[in-house]
Amino acid sequence: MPKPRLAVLGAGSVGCHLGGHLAAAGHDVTFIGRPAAMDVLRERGLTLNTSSRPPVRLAPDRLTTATGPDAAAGADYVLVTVKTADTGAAAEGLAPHLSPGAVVVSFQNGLHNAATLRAALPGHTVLAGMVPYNVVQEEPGTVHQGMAGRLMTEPDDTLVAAFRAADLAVEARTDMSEVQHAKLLFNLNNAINALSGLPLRDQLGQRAYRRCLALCQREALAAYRAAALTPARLGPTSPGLTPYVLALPDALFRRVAAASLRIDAHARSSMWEDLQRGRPTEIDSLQGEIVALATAHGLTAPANARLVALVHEAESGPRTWTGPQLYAELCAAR
Ligand SMILES: NC(=O)C1=CN([C@@H]2O[C@H](COP(=O)(O)OP(=O)(O)OC[C@H]3O[C@@H](n4cnc5c(N)ncnc54)[C@H](OP(=O)(O)O)[C@@H]3O)[C@@H](O)[C@H]2O)C=CC1
Ligand SMILES: CC(C)(CO)C(=O)C(=O)O
Repeated sequence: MPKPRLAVLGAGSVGCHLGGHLAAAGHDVTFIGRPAAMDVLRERGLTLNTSSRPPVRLAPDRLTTATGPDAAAGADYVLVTVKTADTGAAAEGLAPHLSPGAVVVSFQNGLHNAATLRAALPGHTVLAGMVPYNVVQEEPGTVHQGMAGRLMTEPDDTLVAAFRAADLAVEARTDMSEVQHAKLLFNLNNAINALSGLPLRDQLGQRAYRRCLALCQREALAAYRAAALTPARLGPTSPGLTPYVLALPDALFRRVAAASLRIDAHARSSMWEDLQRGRPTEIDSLQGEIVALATAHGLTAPANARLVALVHEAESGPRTWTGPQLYAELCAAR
């Protein structure tokens, strides 16, 4: 089977990680990103770090970079890795340039990105995908994968074969809506992590922050029940039990949930990275989604709603919260 040609639209942390591994395995990958980010790749190349494997280094002459969506013309697969608020604009930009038969795959958090792409790209197959692990830009031109995990995508044999050839673990799923609802439960921690100012491992190691997450997940699970939505089970614990595990005292949590603390010491959520760079966050498509779903079903989600407000405040001037401070703030909102 000939190797597919790929383009990554939104070459930031996730886009450089996925595209970089595919390019390192010999695929023809075009990285489409902002001019300043593409200058960095052209000057420094791309280094892909993980704590478990030796770094992969791609010299500038092994990278094809571009700054406009027209560069996706000719790609068999376009991996969309922009932040949720940018999906509509990215899709509009892509529409006139996609080759007939090109498949578009969303590797974004949130529930509606694939639907947004489908609406703007009629006649094209759009697949929902999911990245379960954390990737941050350690320094310009270097992205770091902070935990292990398997990518998930709606079934497509060619895409799955390309990822596997690039040593990226991947699973084809026919229940991506359930997978995305389960991932959203994990992503409710993005805001808590961002407001903590701590690496994920330190933050999740503290019971008060985990109790904040448990509050958010309980509200989300109630909204899912009301909407007859069943999140997939993605880890060792079922989604319904996770809030109980999160609320355990630290020593017990470390024993029961050792796997969830197997995170690189420096890994942080993508929302932390947004706040650091002074960019708008994805809070409205994470906690905001739970608030909207709860409201639509006559419920409330006060802890999630308070976090939406706190993150919007932090977008204009970051402040960090200790676990006990944040837990008290969320409890007071109920
Ligand atoms: N990072 C992580 O650990 C994980 C992230 N995710 C999800 O993956 C998605 C991507 O996240 P992440 O990689 O962290 O985000 P990044 O912000 O690092 O990367 C997105 C990049 O796309 C650029 N961009 C936006 N619109 C366009 C456009 N039209 N053309 C070209 N470039 C564009 C952005 O530029 P600018 O900033 O200037 O707008 C940014 O550089 C998000 O939905 C996130 O929630 C999922 C799992 C893990
Ligand atoms: C993998 C995880 C949950 C890490 O926080 C993430 O999706 C993110 O940072 O956006």
